[in-house]
Amino acid sequence: SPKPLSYSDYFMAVALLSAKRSKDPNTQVGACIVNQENKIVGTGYNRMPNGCDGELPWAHTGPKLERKYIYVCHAELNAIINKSKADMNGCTIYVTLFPCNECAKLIIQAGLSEVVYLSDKYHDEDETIASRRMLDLAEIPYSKNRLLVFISSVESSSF
Ligand SMILES: O=c1ccn([C@H]2C[C@H](O)[C@@H](COP(=O)(O)O)O2)c(=O)[nH]1
Ligand SMILES: [Zn+2]
Repeated sequence: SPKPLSYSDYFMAVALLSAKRSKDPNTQVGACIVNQENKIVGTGYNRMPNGCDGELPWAHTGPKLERKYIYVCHAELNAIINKSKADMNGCTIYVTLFPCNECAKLIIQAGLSEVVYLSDKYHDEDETIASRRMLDLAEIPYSKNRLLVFISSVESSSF
C-alpha cells in the first residue's frame, strides 16, 4: 500500500516545484507558506521585479550594477507578498535554501512562526550567520527537512 507523504515533505516538494519557475541560472529558490490548518497560503521563487523580467542581469560576477543581487526579489519575499490570506501569524515557511538576513527580517516582521529549509549551502556566510542570530532572538525555530527520504522512496517504487 502507498506510504503517504508527510506534510513536511509535501510542502517542501511544493517549494521545490516553485523553485523550478526561477530563471536564476545558478541558484533556484522556492518557498511555500503554510497555515496552522496545513493549507498553503503563498508560494514564491526568486525572480526579477514585475515589469523588469528580461531586462536585468542574472550574472553573479562582474560589476555590481550588472550582477543580479541588487535587483532580484528573493523567494521568501515573493511568497509573503503573494500570500492569499492577510494573517501570517502561526504560519510555517518551507524554503529550499536557508533564508538570508533580509528574508529573516521579512519572516520575523510578517509574523511567521517557523522555518523549514532544505539546503544550507551558505551556512558560513555572514548573511546566514546574521539570519540565524535574528531568528534565534525572535524565537523562530528552524529545522532541516529531510526530503531525501521521500526522493529515495520514489526512486525505488515501481512506477
Ligand atoms: O534567502 C534567499 C537567499 C537567496 N535567494 C536567491 C537570490 C539569488 O537569485 C540566489 C542566490 O544566488 P547565488 O548565485 O547562489 O549567489 O538565491 C533567495 O531567493 N532567498
Ligand atoms: Zn533572502
